[in-house]
Amino acid sequence: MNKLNNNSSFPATKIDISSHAFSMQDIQTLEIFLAIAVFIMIHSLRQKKYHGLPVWPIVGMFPSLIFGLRKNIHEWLTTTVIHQNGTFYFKGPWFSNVHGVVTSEPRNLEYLLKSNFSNFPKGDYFRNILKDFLGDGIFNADNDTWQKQRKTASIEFHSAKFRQLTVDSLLELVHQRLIPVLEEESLKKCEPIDLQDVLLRLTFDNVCMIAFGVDPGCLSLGLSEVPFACAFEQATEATVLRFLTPTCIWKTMRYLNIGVEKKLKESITGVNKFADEVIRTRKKELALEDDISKHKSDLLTVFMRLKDENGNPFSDKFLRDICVNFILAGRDTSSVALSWFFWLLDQHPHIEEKILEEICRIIRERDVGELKKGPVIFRPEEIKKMDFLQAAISETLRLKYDLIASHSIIYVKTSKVAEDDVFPDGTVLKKGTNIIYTIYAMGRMEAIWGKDCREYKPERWLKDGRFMSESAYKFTAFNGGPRLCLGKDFANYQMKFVAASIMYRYHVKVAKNHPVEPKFALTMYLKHGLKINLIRRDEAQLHKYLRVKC
Ligand code: HEM
Repeated sequence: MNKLNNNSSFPATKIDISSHAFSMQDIQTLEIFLAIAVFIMIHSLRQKKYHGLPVWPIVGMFPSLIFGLRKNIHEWLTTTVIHQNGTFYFKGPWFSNVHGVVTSEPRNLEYLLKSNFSNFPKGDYFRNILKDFLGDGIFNADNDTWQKQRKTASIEFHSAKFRQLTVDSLLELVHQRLIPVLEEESLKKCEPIDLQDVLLRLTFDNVCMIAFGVDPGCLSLGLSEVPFACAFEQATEATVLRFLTPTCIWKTMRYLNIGVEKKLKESITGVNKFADEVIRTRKKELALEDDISKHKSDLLTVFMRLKDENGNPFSDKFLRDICVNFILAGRDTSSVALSWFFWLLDQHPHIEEKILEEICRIIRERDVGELKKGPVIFRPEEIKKMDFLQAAISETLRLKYDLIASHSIIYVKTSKVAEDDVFPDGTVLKKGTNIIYTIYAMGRMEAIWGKDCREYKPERWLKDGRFMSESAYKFTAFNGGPRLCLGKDFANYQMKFVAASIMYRYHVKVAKNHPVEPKFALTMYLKHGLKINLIRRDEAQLHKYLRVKC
């Protein structure tokens, strides 16, 4: 040491102190780190053997979930569930409620959604998160409260009057608002527009017309902000954050009225203010009993004319909950699906070509004179005949759709076991277990869709050129059993009508280098929207398909 000190250009005392400190502290620290590393290694190796995902003390499988959330949660969940042959047990932190069986096995889904439906209610976790915003509306209700709304709404959704309302309101929105907005945007040749935003405005206005019987006017030239729509959007986004926040934390924030909970409260107040005003006005209109009010067939009017089990009219709060729930159900589902549809078409030009051929073949059945008369407006019976378009939209939903429903922290749909049970695949379910199923993963399972499951292939839905629907327990985008999406037929009609009306007039080109990734929201939005340029189809191009002489 002395020799070293003598030869060194550094002062001897300094070297002595630092090397002593190094050996004392660092060996201890190293020992601790080494012990932790060995523990982690042994622990993860042991856990992997049983569950596929490491289970840590206190936090359970949460680190793996955080890892998944940082990357692409949909793909992470898909890989995990496939690796586990369709079903696995997810264990969250001990202080949370995030535990449960994750499944993507169609037999289990059929059992849960249909065969033993009554044993799988939505449960408190999901209901508590959504209660402030959705109250006791259909999405958030179980048992009698759900059944009462479902029955009435179901009769209404299948009535001729209501169907006419949906057809008329959509026709008006597409031809008087959507096409003029797109036309204006197409003239600004270089600037791309966000098609997702435009479609969200369209479906928001449309579902408000159906639920409330009023048009908030979100989709209009200039695309200005509408306070009710903004409040609705903010309330939805703030509610979704509760899925990512431990219950005790968001409840404390709500109590103290701070942060995102304060924003949520303010936006819910905005939504309620609008709804209460509509309800007040409608009551006055109905009291007049004039011709206009007699012919109204929106959901609010229908429920206002009914009485509860005691013969009393429904309370304003109950009426508000019903409408808000329907708006949530129909606000972004179809528009987000349509946005992914146009993105997929951009990637698969031969599919766009086939759809255009089909649309023009159907129009060709009209009189030549009629075709030359004015703008083409598709009729319901023509939309019905568009099998290839229906197949391309269903294929989009299979590959690009996911939804947070019921109580869960991830893009999934869940229920809670009411009594001990066993899934058809042998998974034992203790009373109170959360059941989580992932719509996105189910669309990508080789076991369900075959080796080409990741390819966009509308043809898989066609038999002899006709569209064939799939079992609701394999294709779960619209749910199945007694809680099958009430708006399924309407949504399909809406998506086909909008897609055909746009495609007939424009080629939709996704802007160069536009980033595309999913967003963590109630429905699987495109995180950065869908920036597109519209290229007007010229007559020569259309005539190629229409084969008519000008
Ligand atoms: C692409 C479009 C759509 C998709 C993929 C879709 C999907 C779904 C799914 C998965 C559920 C089950 C949610 C749950 O139980 O937690 C559901 C329920 C529901 N949907 Fe849709 N939906 C769409 C469009 C619509 C539209 C446009 C409306 C209304 C105008 C609507 C109305 C409803 C209602 C009322 C429920 C609740 C049914 C109940 O709980 O009994 N949906 N939908």
